[in-house]
Amino acid sequence: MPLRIDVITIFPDYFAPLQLSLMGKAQQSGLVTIAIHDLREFTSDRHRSVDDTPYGGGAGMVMTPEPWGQAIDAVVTDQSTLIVPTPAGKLFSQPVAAELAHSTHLIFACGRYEGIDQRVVEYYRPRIDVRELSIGDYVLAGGDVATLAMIEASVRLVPGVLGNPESLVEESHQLPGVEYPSYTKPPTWRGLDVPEVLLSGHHDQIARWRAEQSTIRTTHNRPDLLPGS
Ligand SMILES: Nc1nc2cc(Br)ccc2s1
Repeated sequence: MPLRIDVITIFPDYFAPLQLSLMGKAQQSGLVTIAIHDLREFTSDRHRSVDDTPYGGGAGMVMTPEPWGQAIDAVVTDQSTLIVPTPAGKLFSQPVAAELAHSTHLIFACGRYEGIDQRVVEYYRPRIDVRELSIGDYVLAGGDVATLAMIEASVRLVPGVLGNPESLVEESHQLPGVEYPSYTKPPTWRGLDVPEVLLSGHHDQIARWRAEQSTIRTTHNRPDLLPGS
């Protein structure tokens, strides 16, 4: 059963990259089907409006609930998971990507402006799995880029999508922390040599060096990922 993904957005063109490379191949292989829907197709006024001023005042505009209700109703089933990208959401992560990769149907609601009227989440929450997710502690101009990132991170974990599942095995055995640095040919480049141990053929020494490099890098770049932190 392929993973079905429906994306609802006011900027369908943002999702053209999903036709390329690994994501494009995943769709051609039939492992994943991705459909992009223009929210404005679900409006009913002459101006095809999707936003209005916020109750309670404040800057910016809020996306009105009805077009979202119409758009989500057009694709939802009892197997759907509705994902709402928002800076206020739980943090998306590799474990969440793995969960989404094993879903049946994902609906991404890409908000803009100050976000979507909260009643959309409130309406669907009793009916289907609803997840408000953020991709990091920074604010984008909309949920579209966050959705692209979450789709790519999840779809690559769908069994059969990655040509070489070995790389997933390595990832899953990744020590807590960040990955070691990688090198390839030439052995010397602009006077810089590849670390000798990597050319030695001593696999135990190479594994030890890589573990050390991972720890050094994690300590420097991501001490929050160190064990016991
Ligand atoms: N980090 C994130 N920023 C945003 C902004 C908007 Br507007 C909608 C969704 C997201 S997710």
